[in-house]
Amino acid sequence: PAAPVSGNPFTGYEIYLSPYYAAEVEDAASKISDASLKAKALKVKDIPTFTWFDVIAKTGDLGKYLADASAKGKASGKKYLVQIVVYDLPDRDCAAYASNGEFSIANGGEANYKRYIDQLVAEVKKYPDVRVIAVVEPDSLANLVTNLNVSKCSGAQTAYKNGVIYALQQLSAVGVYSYIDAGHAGWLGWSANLGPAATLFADIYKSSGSSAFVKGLATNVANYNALSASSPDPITQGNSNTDELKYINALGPQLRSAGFPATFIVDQGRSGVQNIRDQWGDWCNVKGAGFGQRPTLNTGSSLIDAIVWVKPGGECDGTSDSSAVRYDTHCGLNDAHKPAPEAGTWFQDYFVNLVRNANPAL
Ligand SMILES: O=[N+]([O-])c1ccc(O[C@@H]2O[C@H](CO)[C@@H](O[C@@H]3O[C@H](CO)[C@@H](O[C@@H]4O[C@H](CO)[C@@H](O)[C@H](O)[C@H]4O)[C@H](O)[C@H]3O)[C@H](O)[C@H]2O)cc1
Ligand SMILES: [Mg+2]
Repeated sequence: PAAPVSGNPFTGYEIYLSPYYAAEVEDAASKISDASLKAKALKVKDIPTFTWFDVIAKTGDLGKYLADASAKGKASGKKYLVQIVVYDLPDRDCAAYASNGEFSIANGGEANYKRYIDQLVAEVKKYPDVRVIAVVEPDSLANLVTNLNVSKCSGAQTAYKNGVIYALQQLSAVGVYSYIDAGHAGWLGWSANLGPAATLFADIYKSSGSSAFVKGLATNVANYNALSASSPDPITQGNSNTDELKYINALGPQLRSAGFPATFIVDQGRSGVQNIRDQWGDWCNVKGAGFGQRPTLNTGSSLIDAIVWVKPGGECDGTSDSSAVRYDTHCGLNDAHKPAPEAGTWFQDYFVNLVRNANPAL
């Protein structure tokens, strides 16, 4: 593939709109009777989000999106990029229950994961004219920083590290630009966690070959933090990194001095409203959230390549049905919107509220 760009991989590219999410939004809007709310909802169709490849069965869809983006590029003379989330590690979401995945380490999960990566890579190879940007394995390495006391996480440590390294190597070999997931300010931003996080991310970067296609880290994926808060949310008490910009400004230099010249992308898809959580560890379907800052390259920071929407607003974080196999108590908390369907499935009432509470307004 072409040599990696040294600068911002988003520059000069049109971001492909996921037909999967557009269809979800179209269907959601059709169920909204209030005319002005419906009109606002339909605007979300035109906002680029990341497409989550959360099961191996979806890897074929990547080829469809790339073919479509390639055709649009040829027809328009524009260069297109497709935004994906790689999200299928064995024993996935090891410290929680809501997003447990299809592969288990005990049942050949590490080999299955390699097959999953190989299938994504095979699709990318077919369309060298389309740029691909990947967020790699939300929550995985962050769990290795703070949750090795959870037996499922300590048991998954080797599989997570080897899996992420394999993913980075294979994706870089076909020219995919990767941003490794780095949790958020309320997870790894605490002073006790920051150093160990920087060490782990730098180690993984170097172990995977320090490819220039591995651009850096993605923060606040599927979370609600402000990029830059006008005043600290009370839940941040005790953590000087009260927003994502502070977290990034603290983490970036530590990574650079550890040999990882990382830049960042920041999820703002559900960050429009602050002061909505009882505590910072509350992550599931938080009530009162709104669509946040629109995706842009005008980030205000030389460390931040792009503000992005990674978690597609409206797709659920986890079921509130306490009898469900994947029920996580965080989805039953006072600040969690209930009743909620299974993780990844459409949560209509939540989507309508994201539209209502959008800041900036839709
Ligand atoms: O006062 N002090 O000095 C002090 C010092 C340290 C303290 O400890 C810190 O407390 C933090 C919470 O405040 C913890 O952060 C939470 O960790 C959870 C995982 O364990 C994350 O959950 C994930 O969230 C993802 C979406 O983001 C979901 O996709 C995923 O399914 C889900 O599992 C929460 O976001 C994240 O906010 C830290 O671990 C913990 O170390 C606390 C106080
Ligand atoms: Mg999740």
